[in-house]
Amino acid sequence: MTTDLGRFLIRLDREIRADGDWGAPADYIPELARIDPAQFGIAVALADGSVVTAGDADKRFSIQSISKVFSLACVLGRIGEQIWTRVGRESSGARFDSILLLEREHGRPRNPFINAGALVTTDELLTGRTPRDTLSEIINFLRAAAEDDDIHIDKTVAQSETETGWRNAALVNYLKSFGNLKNAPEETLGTYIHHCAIEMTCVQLARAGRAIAGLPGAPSVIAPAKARRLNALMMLCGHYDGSGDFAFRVGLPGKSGVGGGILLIAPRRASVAIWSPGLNVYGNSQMATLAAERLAQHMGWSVFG
Ligand SMILES: NC(=O)CC[C@H](N)C(=O)O
Repeated sequence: MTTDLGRFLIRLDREIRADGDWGAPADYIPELARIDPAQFGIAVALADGSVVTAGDADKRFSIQSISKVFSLACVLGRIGEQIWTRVGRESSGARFDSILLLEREHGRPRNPFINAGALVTTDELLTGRTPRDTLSEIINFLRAAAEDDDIHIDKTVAQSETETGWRNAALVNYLKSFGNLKNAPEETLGTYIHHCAIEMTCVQLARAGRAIAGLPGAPSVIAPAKARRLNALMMLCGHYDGSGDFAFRVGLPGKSGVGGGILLIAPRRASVAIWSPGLNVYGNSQMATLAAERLAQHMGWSVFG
């Protein structure tokens, strides 16, 4: 199976590069806007412990919103179900940084993967500790999950978003005005921006997702019942207003980031990380989505049987 998959990934890498319809990198974070969109990497961590790769699988990229899965995992580990008093768990059908939605819902974000929702989970994690300790908790979770200590924050990306992240500044202040923020807006925002700026390779990210996929031998960083919840949320909310399209085309839970990464989970079978920095209209990676669709189809992986 590994050999067939290895051959398939090499073919996929070639097809994606030949296709060339890369999309455009995120333009609202200057450091990300500079990245060449014509890049592609994929890593598949399998139940037998092996990791099969192709393309730029060892190149570091900004995981951005994929970090929201791991910050939520930390919050679920810390306070469990209580988080749902502050944030919902429904698909948003709106842009990831929508202010309108937050106003309509009186400051309770629709789900933990849109920006407003992730600001709330970050705020919860920050409560009673410093931003530095909060970031250490998230990074240590990732390092333990990937069994790799070489995972860090890209300070240049964090700085770049700090200088231009006006919408998130608006959202965090808006949350405060509704009484759904425990800490100072700038502290919560700064912590959020820094965990979004964690950089990882596809290999590291695929390995970090093994516990969420419930793969045998994965480090036990999250209880299986909580991992199931993360999968449900990734399926319904992981790609913002493109979540329905992603579920329809791929049939697996996934989480995207504006750095162009996607973490894709085939429960009990594989944890997959795909990266290509050009985005589609929803702010999800254009070519990583296509690759996810082709991989799921080739392997017959779907949560729908
Ligand atoms: N969709 C994303 O990856 C967004 C994350 C980015 N840090 C932001 O807050 O805008």
